[in-house]
Amino acid sequence: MQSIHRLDLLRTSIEAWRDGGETIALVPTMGALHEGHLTLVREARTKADRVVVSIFVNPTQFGPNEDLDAYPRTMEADAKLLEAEGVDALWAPDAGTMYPDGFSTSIAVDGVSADFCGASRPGHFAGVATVVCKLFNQVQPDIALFGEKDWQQLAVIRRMARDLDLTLPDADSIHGVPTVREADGLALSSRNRYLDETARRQAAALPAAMREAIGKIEGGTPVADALAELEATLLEGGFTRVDYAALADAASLQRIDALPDRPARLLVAAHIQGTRLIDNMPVGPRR
Ligand SMILES: Nc1ncnc2c1ncn2[C@@H]1O[C@H](COP(=O)(O)OP(=O)(O)OP(=O)(O)O)[C@@H](O)[C@H]1O
Ligand SMILES: CC(C)(CO)[C@@H](O)C(=O)[O-]
Ligand code: BAL
Repeated sequence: MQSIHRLDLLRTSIEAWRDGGETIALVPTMGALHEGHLTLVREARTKADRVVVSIFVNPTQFGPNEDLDAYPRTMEADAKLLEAEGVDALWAPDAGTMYPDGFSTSIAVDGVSADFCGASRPGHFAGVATVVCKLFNQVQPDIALFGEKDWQQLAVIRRMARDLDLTLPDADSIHGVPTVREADGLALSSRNRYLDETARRQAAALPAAMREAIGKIEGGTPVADALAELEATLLEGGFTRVDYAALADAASLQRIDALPDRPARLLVAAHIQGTRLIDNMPVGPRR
């Protein structure tokens, strides 16, 4: 595996692969890799000849009081994991490469960005869209893979790619991978490592309460009641704040208060022991 830190060297590798007629998959990450990331990598290997994984802790997607400084940085261990997975290139640019002096551009994706994490983390999705657009331009992949754990992020990136002609409109080139979970149901996340043993055990209440709420909604309980019970369960179970717990149209991310015929999603962000966890699950049609 090549570890690449300079854009000109990345371009040289990309051009050589292209000249050889090979296809390229990109897996963007912020490092601190776990089985969720490695699942994306394994799927990427089945979809393209070459796999590039980027690791960049992107400052512009963190708010002023968020965990940019504390975010785990484990580059050496990450590189070993990626090497073992047969990744072709680790693209690890520094902040100066991504944001050269005078950097003045930002991509705002309206609509899908507005609610949920967009509301509780102002500026977050502009930071994500801008850095992902740059990564796409740098790597020029045939396919890019993202986790469904960050459901709204996936919707924002799909919208941006379609709006800015970054991919062909009908191709599955922004590929979503189902959330990988621990045995107790908690979605794998780099931020889980902030939790002590007690908070980690309590955190499993999040997916459990979500499954319970989905059962109620699918069984006919009014959505508002099921969501209020979900929030109360979390606050009784060790969570200190719920940023949102909502039912939304799975594609447009518009809030809905009753089950539609189209696919819907239950989305939650909640804080435990100072750590903000997010999760989402599909909600089926009313029984
Ligand atoms: N449990 C998971 N299952 C599937 N994909 C995941 C999972 N966790 C992260 N990913 C995906 O990996 C990619 C990189 O995510 P990132 O590096 O931010 O890791 P993370 O674990 O989501 O970290 P964070 O704690 O910042 O949420 C994203 O596309 C993300 O959706
Ligand atoms: C897509 C991403 C790598 C952009 O920094 C990040 O938001 C993430 O890891 O999900
Ligand atoms: N996986 C999403 C990155 C973030 O929370 O900033």
